[in-house]
Formats: sequence, structure tokens, C-alpha cells
Amino acid sequence: MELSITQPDDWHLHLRDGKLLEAVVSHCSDHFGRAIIMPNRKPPVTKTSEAMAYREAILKALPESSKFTPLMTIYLTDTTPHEIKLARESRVVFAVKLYPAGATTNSQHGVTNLFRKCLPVLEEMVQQNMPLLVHGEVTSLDVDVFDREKVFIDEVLDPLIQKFPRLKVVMEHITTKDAVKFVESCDDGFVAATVTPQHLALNRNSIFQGGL
Ligand SMILES: NC(=O)N[C@@H](CC(=O)O)C(=O)O
Repeated sequence: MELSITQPDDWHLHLRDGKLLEAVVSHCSDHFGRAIIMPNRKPPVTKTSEAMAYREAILKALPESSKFTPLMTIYLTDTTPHEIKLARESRVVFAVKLYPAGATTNSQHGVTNLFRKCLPVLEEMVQQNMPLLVHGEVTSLDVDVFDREKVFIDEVLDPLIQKFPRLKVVMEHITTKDAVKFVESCDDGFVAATVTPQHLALNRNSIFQGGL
């Protein structure tokens, strides 16, 4: 099978900021037309106003002739429903990202309990047709590191979709058959996933490289 893409988009891009942003962004814009920009900067991009300022910094760092379009996201934390309205009105914020607290880089401001803390925001996201991008792993120490995605699906994602069947959800950088099966089992048009090569290439052996 051959797949031709006239110009690809990047659905999961970390640009960070400062010198790193300046060094990386032109490599992205050489290849991609648009990219979903991850908000886990330090400090995280939690507000629409911050996403707009971040977007300006990205545009400024681009080569002059570039037509690259950054599609901004905001980081779910103590986000209010009003912030979701602002995000929708801005026309530059396209999604909200859920990082379970402690799961990955700069996730310390992430969500500790989605169902206890975020229901009004999630309701507003359904109203505004604002997608939720999900870093899908639990962080409990009693869950095997290779089961984190599956347990997240069982304990968080499945109940979330039962509660909000019209919420658009994207599982980011999935790495398990369980995640693929889960996406396939959901209603068409509501739950999708991205796959990133680097998350697939790092396997059990990578953890032990260089010795224990
Ligand atoms: N291991 C990673 O890929 N980490 C990402 C966060 C993420 O997208 O999960 C990062 O920001 O460094």
C-alpha cells in the first residue's frame, strides 16, 4: 500500500520555548503545514491569553516566508468553564490537554482527580465542541508501568466517555493494543488516537539500557 500526503500535519508537537523553540520550529515548518502545539511548557499554558502569547512567539520564531500554522492547546488544571468559552472564541485554541498529575514532563500542575475536579469544564467542552487530548496513563505505583495505559482506559477513559458520550477525545501517543481496540469500540467521530514513533520505539529493554 502506498500513502501519499501532499503536506502532512503534526498532531503532537512539543516546541518548548526560548532557544529550544527557535532551534526547532523551522525544522517543523519545513515539513508540516500545521501542528497541534503541546501546552506542557514550564510554566504550563493554562489560559487562552497565554496560548495566544505563545502562538505569537512561535510565529515570530518562524522563517519569514513560512505558512506554518500552530494550532494551540491549553493545559487542563483548575480551568474554569469560562476559560473554555474564551478558548473557543479565540479561534486559535483548538483543544484542551489532560495530563494526569505526575505522569510525564511538566505534569505537576496536571489533574489529580478528573471526576471530582473537572466535571463543569468537561460539560462546557461538550457544549463548545472542544476536544480533550488525553495523556493516557495512571500514575499509581501499584500498577505495572506497562499496564498504565490499559488501567487508564478502564478507570478513567471508559467512565469518562460513558458520562460524556458527545465529548471529542483524542488519546495521545498510544502504545498498546488495548488502546487501539478501545478506540475502535467507540462511536465513530468521537474518540481517536495519535501514534508517535518515539513512544513505540522505547520498549522494555530501553529502561535497562546501561545497566540497572
Ligand atoms: N515522554 C514524552 O514524550 N514526554 C513528553 C510529554 C508527553 O507528550 O507525554 C514531553 O513533554 O517531554
